[in-house]
Amino acid sequence: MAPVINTKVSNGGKKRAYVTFLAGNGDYVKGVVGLAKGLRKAKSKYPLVVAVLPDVPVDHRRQLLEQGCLVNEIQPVCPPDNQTQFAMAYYVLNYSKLRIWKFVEYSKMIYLDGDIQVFENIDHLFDLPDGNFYAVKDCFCEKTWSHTPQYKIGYCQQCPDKVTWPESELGPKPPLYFNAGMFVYEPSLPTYYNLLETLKVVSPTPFAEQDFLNIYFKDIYKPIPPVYNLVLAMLWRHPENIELDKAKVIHYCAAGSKPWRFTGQEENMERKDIKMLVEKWWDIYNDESLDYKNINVRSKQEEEDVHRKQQTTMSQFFTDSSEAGVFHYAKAPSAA
Ligand SMILES: O=c1ccn([C@@H]2O[C@H](COP(=O)(O)OP(=O)(O)O)[C@@H](O)[C@H]2O)c(=O)[nH]1
Ligand SMILES: OC[C@H]1O[C@H](O[C@@H]2[C@@H](O)[C@H](O)[C@@H](O)[C@H](O)[C@@H]2O)[C@H](O)[C@@H](O)[C@H]1O
Ligand SMILES: [Mn+2]
Repeated sequence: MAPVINTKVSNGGKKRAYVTFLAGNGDYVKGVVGLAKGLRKAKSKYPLVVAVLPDVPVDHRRQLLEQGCLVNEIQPVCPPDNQTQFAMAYYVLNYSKLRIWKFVEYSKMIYLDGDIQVFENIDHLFDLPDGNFYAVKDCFCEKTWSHTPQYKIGYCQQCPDKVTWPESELGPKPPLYFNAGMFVYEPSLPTYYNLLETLKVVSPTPFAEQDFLNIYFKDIYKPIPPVYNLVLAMLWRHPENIELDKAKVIHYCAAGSKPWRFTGQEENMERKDIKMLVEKWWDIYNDESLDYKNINVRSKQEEEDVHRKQQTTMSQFFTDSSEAGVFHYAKAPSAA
């Protein structure tokens, strides 16, 4: 039986919120505005906090405030000096994501990259049992992974039986690895300070903070179904693992797939499903009825309908996940 759902917006006085990260004066602000509007369309009952680096211009911060976001300025986090070739040069920026562990006015947060869109309500994830780090498994098949032994032998955790991991040559199979574009976590000052201390002694690697977070949280990482973070490459790398019409969260992380920069020229960007997903993103971004200033107070009945649906979804989530062996959770002790 799934744990009792806590539908209060706060959890014993502490609050819950979505959080994203914005750096620079470029076009990622469009991604964050789109995310804010998507969460509103999905009738999420929690706010979106945006952790902004100091280089985010006032005009971009104004846009975010006008969309009802809570803007928190953070300082950059720099990894130790290194000669690492990051998979993308700008990934060095992403270490600053670690500052979100300092947002301890919140008991639980769901981190979402700015290139993510939420098409269906996922508020029920806030009720996942505390003490774990929840995220979706990544895929090792894109060229961005060509530096790794997995890629070289064609091994991917999405299809672990396709190529057997050669333990005798390469040692133990790599632990489950998550995509750090979306995760459910609990802000904590001790964890925050320990993350920063640990970062000083861990050599940077090509996927920057994503690699680091996978090392740091490997003992409490619990995989959740791909519907909560559909990494686009899965569509052509592991279509057998995907039911696109069931995806609640789409992560526009494949090369050339950022909707606000979409040209359709890059590899796989000519696909019909990609063009449909980019169009779906623009439909929300351009929908003025979703602008914060145009939102009427939602009817009480509508609010209750959304919460009731979350209860069912959460029960179904635990049923699906335990059936799929995705993770086992300690059942809440019975009151009797
Ligand atoms: O110039 C940038 C690059 C990245 N980001 C933020 O960092 C996240 C991670 O980068 P990205 O999503 O591009 O990485 P990917 O998931 O595509 O590998 C983005 O979603 C944004 O939230 C940003 O704000 N400005
Ligand atoms: O800084 C490292 C980034 O690494 C991740 O992106 C990658 C990863 O998903 C690869 O597996 C894909 O092949 C690649 O396309 C994609 O960009 C996160 O999405 C992002 O938030 C951030 O942590
Ligand atoms: Mn991303």
